[in-house]
Formats: sequence, C-alpha cells, structure tokens
Amino acid sequence: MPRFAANLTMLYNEHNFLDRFAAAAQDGFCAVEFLFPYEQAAKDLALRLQDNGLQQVLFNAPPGDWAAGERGLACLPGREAAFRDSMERALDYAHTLQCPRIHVMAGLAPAGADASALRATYLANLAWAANAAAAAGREVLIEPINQRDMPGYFLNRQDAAHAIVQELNAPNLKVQFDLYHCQVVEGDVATKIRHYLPTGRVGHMQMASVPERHEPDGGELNYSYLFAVLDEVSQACGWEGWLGCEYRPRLGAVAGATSQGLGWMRG
Ligand SMILES: O=C(O)C(=O)[C@@H](O)CO
Ligand SMILES: [Mg+2]
Repeated sequence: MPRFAANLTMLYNEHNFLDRFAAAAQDGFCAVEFLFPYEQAAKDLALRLQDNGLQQVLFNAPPGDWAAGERGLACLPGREAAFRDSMERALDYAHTLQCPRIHVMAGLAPAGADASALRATYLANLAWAANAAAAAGREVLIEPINQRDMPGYFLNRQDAAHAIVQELNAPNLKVQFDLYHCQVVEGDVATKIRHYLPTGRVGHMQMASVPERHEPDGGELNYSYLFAVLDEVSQACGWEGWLGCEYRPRLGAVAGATSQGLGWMRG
C-alpha cells in the first residue's frame, strides 16, 4: 500500500487544530501535512509532532491574503517582495518542523493579464524559491489545481507543471501530483502515474474521491486499482514519496467522523 499522510486541514475537523495530531496518530498515521500553519507557533506544532511520533511531510507557504481571495503570489507581477517574504517565513517553519517540502501556490491570473508576463514572473519566483530552499535542504513543490474549485488558478495541468520543472532544471523543484485535481482537469490518471513517477519530478501526491472530494472509496475514481498501480510503479522506479489524504470526510465534523471514514485504509 502507498504511504498515507493525514491532511490535518481537511481531516479531523471535529478536533481543535492542535488536537488533530493525536487523533491522526491514534488512527495509525505516522505522517501529516496541512495547508497553512501560521496561526500556530512553529514550536507548538513541533511539540505535537514529537509527542505523537509523527513526521511533517508537507505544508504550504503563505498564499497572500487568503480572506481577500488570494491563492498564492508566485505568478503575480509586482508582488515579488511579498513572495520572497512568504517563502522565508515558510522556510523558518520548515526548519522547526523538520519538513522536507513546501508547496508554493501559483496564484490567480488577474483578469486581462498577459499570460506570458505571468509565466515569466512565475518562473523567476520559482527559481528564486528553489535556490533559497536548496540552501536550507528543502524542496519546493508546485501543484496543478482545477479551476472548478479555484476559478482563475494559474497552474492547472500536469504537463504544464512538468514543463516548468524541466525548464528551470532545479533538482529541488518538483510537482505535487494531486490525483483529485488531475481527474477533474484531464483524467487518464493511471496512465499519468505510470508516465510521471519515473521522471523523478514528482515530489508528493495527494488524493480524494471525485467529484465530492470525500474518502477514496466512492465516486468516479477506483482507488483500489490506483493504489495497486502506484505500488507497482513506485517499486519499479524507486519512488518513495507520500500520498496525502486531502479530502473532506463524508460525515463532516461530527465526533468520530474522520476515524469512521477510514475503512478504505484499514481494508
Ligand atoms: O487544494 C489542494 O489540492 C492543495 O493541495 C492545497 O495545498 C492548495 O489549496
Ligand atoms: Mg492538493
């Protein structure tokens, strides 16, 4: 079976954020990820990891003003200074959490913006971020996200993400391959696992059912089949990454909802 990481932003919402670590460990997870940790002190998070025998495998750099609608800064001309500040903040957290990888969100394409100017800004910011992260021994990840969930998001397709990683040619810049977004945008998920994992450009994976973004035991993707493909391909090419459980439990945030929904993992 793949190595599963619990996404503490989406799972265990029946608990306070800091209590989600223990809940995940009790359910058998040994790794966690989350989106934005910045409301908590890094040292408090590190303590929860340590107390519960967990490793942090991924989190996101600050995405700009989320409440105002921003979804990352990396492709936005004129926001380079804010982007660098966000990356430095993320690297500080990564150091305390001993987290090897940081997801850097691209941002929403401003209406009417010149796509080539956005791409040039994105590439320049990613090159800077990869360089800063390399000095700290971390990886930078970029994730294609579907526009149904995030209208206007700049990076949507696997091939576009891989083209950028190839163009920048920084060994610590990789793709975050979220099977949920891949299925929504382009499909052919098993073939893409077979194609992209052996390239060495995939740094992390995530999953959820489609279209509901619930547990991976229903909807239009057959995860039993995809886990077997992932196992086979990982073994053949030596891929040793994590598969983040980035879904909203079907039962919501009622007591025990996340644990009750984990039958797919136990089976
Ligand atoms: O939405 C996703 O998928 C993610 O992985 C987040 O990090 C970005 O919203
Ligand atoms: Mg994702």
